[in-house]
Amino acid sequence: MEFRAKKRIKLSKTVNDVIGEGVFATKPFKKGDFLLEYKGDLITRVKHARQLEKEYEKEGQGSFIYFFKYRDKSCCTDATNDIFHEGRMINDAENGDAKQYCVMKIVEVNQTLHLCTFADRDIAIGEELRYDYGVPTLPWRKATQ
Ligand SMILES: C[S@@+](CC[C@H](N)C(=O)[O-])C[C@H]1O[C@@H](n2cnc3c(N)ncnc32)[C@H](O)[C@@H]1O
Repeated sequence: MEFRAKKRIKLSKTVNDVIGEGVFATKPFKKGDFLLEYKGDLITRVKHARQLEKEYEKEGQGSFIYFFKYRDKSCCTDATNDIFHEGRMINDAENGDAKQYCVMKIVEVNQTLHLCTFADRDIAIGEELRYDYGVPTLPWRKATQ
C-alpha cells in the first residue's frame, strides 16, 4: 500500500546551495492534511542500515535513511533508491521553528509501517515543507538558515 496525494501537489526545487533541494507546496493545505509518504525499503536491522550508510558514503551517493522507533523497536526506512518519491526531499526544521510546517508520523496499515508527513499548520502555496528530523546534534542547527 502507498499513501498517494490525489494529484501532484508538491514540487521539489532548490532552496539554496547549502541545503540543496526542498519540497514546496503547490496548493494550500489545512492543518492535519496528509502531505507525503517517506517511501522506501523498511529495514528492521539497524546494524544493516548503518553498513548501507557507509557503502553509500563510499560510493559518493547521498544517503536517505530515516531512523525511527516503533513500539520500542528501532527500525528505519531507506529511500536512497526511491528517486521518484519526493517524501525523502523534505528538509529539517527544529520543532517550534517558524519553518517547521509539518510532522512525520508512523502509520501502521495491515501490519506495515508507513512514514507519513502531515501539515502541522495551515500551509500556503509556495511555502517549503519541513519537519523536525528529531536529531538535536545536526550540524546545520547551529548555523542561521
Ligand atoms: C533527506 S535530505 C533532504 C533533501 C536535500 N536537501 C537534498 O537536496 O537532497 C537531508 C539533507 O538535506 C540537508 N538539509 C536538510 N535540512 C537542512 C537544514 N535545515 N539546513 C541545512 N541542510 C539541511 C542536509 O544535507 C541533509 O543531510
